[in-house]
Amino acid sequence: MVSKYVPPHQRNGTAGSAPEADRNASGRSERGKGGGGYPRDRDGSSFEGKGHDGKGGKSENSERYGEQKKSTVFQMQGAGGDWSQRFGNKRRETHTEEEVFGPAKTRSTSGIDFDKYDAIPVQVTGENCEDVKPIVRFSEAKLVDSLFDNLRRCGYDRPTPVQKYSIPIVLSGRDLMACAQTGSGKTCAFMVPCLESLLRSGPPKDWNGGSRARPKPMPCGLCLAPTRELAVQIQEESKKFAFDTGIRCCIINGGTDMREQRSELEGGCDVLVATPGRLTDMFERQYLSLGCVQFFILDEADRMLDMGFEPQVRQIVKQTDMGRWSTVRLQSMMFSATFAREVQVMARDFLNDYLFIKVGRVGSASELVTQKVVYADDGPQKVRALDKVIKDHCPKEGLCVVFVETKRGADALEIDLHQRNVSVAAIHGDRTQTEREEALAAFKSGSNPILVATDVAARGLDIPNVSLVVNFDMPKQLDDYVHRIGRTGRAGRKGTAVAFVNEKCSYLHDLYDILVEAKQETPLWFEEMVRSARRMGGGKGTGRRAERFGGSDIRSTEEAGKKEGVSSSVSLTKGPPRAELPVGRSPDAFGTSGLEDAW
Ligand SMILES: Nc1ncnc2c1ncn2[C@@H]1O[C@H](COP(=O)(O)OP(=O)(O)OP(=O)(O)O)[C@@H](O)[C@H]1O
Repeated sequence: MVSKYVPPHQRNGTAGSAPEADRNASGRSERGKGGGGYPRDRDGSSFEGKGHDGKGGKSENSERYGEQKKSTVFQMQGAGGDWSQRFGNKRRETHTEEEVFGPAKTRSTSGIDFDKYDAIPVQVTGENCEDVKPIVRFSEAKLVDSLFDNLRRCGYDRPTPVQKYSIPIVLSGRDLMACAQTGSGKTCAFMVPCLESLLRSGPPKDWNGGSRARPKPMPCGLCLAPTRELAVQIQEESKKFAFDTGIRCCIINGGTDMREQRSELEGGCDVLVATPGRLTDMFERQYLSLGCVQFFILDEADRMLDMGFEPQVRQIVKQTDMGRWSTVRLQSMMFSATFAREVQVMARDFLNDYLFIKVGRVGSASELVTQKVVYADDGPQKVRALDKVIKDHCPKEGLCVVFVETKRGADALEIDLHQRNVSVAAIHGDRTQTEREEALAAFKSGSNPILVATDVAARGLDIPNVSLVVNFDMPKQLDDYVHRIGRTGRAGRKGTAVAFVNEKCSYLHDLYDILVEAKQETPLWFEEMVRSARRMGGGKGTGRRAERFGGSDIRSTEEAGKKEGVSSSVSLTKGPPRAELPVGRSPDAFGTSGLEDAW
């Protein structure tokens, strides 16, 4: 249903912040009530015993579950066979092709300039990286027919650069950290090889170890996403790739009824997409087991680790039964468009002997996005400026996302625009999940073509018709700027991003670098503002941009530093030359400690 505008003060505003909402929406009181679904007791106890101790180390479950069950489960894994035959009866696809993929005419790839994509430089680093043989066509990956057909149904004729590398890397069994520009097809890059491996190996046999009790949901693939909306999107994409394969993709995310999600899982869950809070919650209630997980994916991994989810991710990795019963090694993957150095350091705890791929200039903006800067003082005139920018840069059928810094700011701007008769919806962390979903639906359908959003919508959301992104308030960090503007110019399409800047922006110099790198025009007033910020000691290039963005595999840098056996690295495509130094810039701003290229 498309949302109807209701001013914030008339809303009941019951939702809390995201993690709170995650908990409240389902209510802990549900615990132990029974009411259908998987019986907690199979043999007098729950499937995993009395549950996970939450303290780290070996959990009580694993001790109790012990060798007896373990041996049964070990026999299950990788037994080959047909996923759709798992429960005796053939599991039929419950949705039609059109329901899953949308009308055929909307699936065309026209507009994607693959030749331009092919020129994007890619670098692979890590042990034996020279063994990586990228695919040029999907057919080279020898995907099972059903998966291959689904790519065709999606309208994917050729793999994007990140897909060319990640598909063979994951299929070869390696862990992976992948940095690729926004909108470059990372979802397919991690989900397709994961599904392919599962399809090749077949479902775990004898799912419930011969017991007559219904088994606890035990996904073989787990993907974590930082926001509920992104999780929904990943699950929707995954369902397309897994269409008619017998593999079932489910979602558990905050703000949604936990009972419904639980019964959904109990209908069979082979690949699970989850937000970290809801997953830990449901795991602690023993609604599912992660013991069979063979693939662990962190999408927008830097966001997840950087923005406070680290303890939850650690808990999921170290303190659950993840992968414990799998006969194959747990394979882990991390994907993002930006990877700060400190996040890479943290990430190493979750990866094993991983390959690192970077596509294009990591952490830089796609050249498909035309970036503009507009000078704007904070104050009422900013809304007038926004009005003008929308009129000038948003085509008739196009959609526009306006990013603001605070939830209150989002509410205020929504009211302001509404009073100017602009059809607008807003999305932020204090809105209920229903309101968030309605706002997105109204935006996607075009009935509210302007979406005012906080950073809750900055990452991962893939809405094809977004032709304009306005940074009404500049984000605090430059990587958020990159992700925000990546909501347009996706999958080869063009878009415009307008930034409202003034002297208060703390990274003017780095912003300037981004514009120059992406071959964008920089107005004279902006160059002067950058220079004067530099003179005043503010807004200057930190020289750490590459570090913040993880412009390179930190292992290579460390090894090079030690000057002993630098980890191997291959540049597989040649990149364009570096940007010229602009007049008035000191060389060190672009020096070795500054921007790093991806090649
Ligand atoms: N090989 C392909 N051919 C055509 N379209 C593709 C291909 N791969 C992905 N796409 C499309 O490109 C769009 C962007 O993909 P996706 O959302 O996975 O990008 P992303 O890299 O994860 O972006 P972000 O960094 O913003 O999360 C989607 O609409 C997807 O359907």
